[in-house]
Amino acid sequence: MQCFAMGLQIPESFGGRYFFDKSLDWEEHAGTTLRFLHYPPQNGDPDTPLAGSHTDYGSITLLMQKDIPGLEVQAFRAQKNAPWVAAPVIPGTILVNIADHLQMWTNGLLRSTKHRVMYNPEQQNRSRYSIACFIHSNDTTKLDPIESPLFTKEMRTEGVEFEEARNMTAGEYLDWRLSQTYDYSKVPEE
Ligand SMILES: O=C(O)CCC(=O)C(=O)O
Ligand SMILES: [Fe+2]
Repeated sequence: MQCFAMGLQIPESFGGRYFFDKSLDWEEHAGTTLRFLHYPPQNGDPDTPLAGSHTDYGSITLLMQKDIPGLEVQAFRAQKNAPWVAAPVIPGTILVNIADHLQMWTNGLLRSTKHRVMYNPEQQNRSRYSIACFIHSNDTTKLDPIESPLFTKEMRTEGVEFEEARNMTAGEYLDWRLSQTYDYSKVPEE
């Protein structure tokens, strides 16, 4: 996150390269999650994604993939029908995805990468394994645009996607996205 803070030229008076550190205090609660994923061998429809198109809910995601490719990212997603681009497995590397907090903090200058996992017919007898570490800021962190000479704080169309979240904290935003993704009201009470 220090690299992002430097790239965004956050003024020294706001913390400069250490800007994000204060909202990554390990003693405070955050939605940071480590997820171990196993996609069993498939012989299904190659056009049906193994994980549907989505953006991640935190600030960045660190993704480790093993052997079997399948991740695709949407390039130039401001365009309609933007193409999907395969993100190959590069041994020994960690893939960094920009997620929703960074899009909101930068008022749309950085885009939360839309991605999905597709079935690879050539690998149909093998499992895909990946590990995703979703980095979230502390629950109390505000998500409105941060101080940077690279963008203004006025609402821009690119940032509008998450307009409803403008005044939310990271913790409220996670609850909101989870409640949209999973309809808890359908879970029968014990
Ligand atoms: O398995 C992968 O490569 C990606 C998984 C993913 O995007 C997610 O769990 O949010
Ligand atoms: Fe994801």
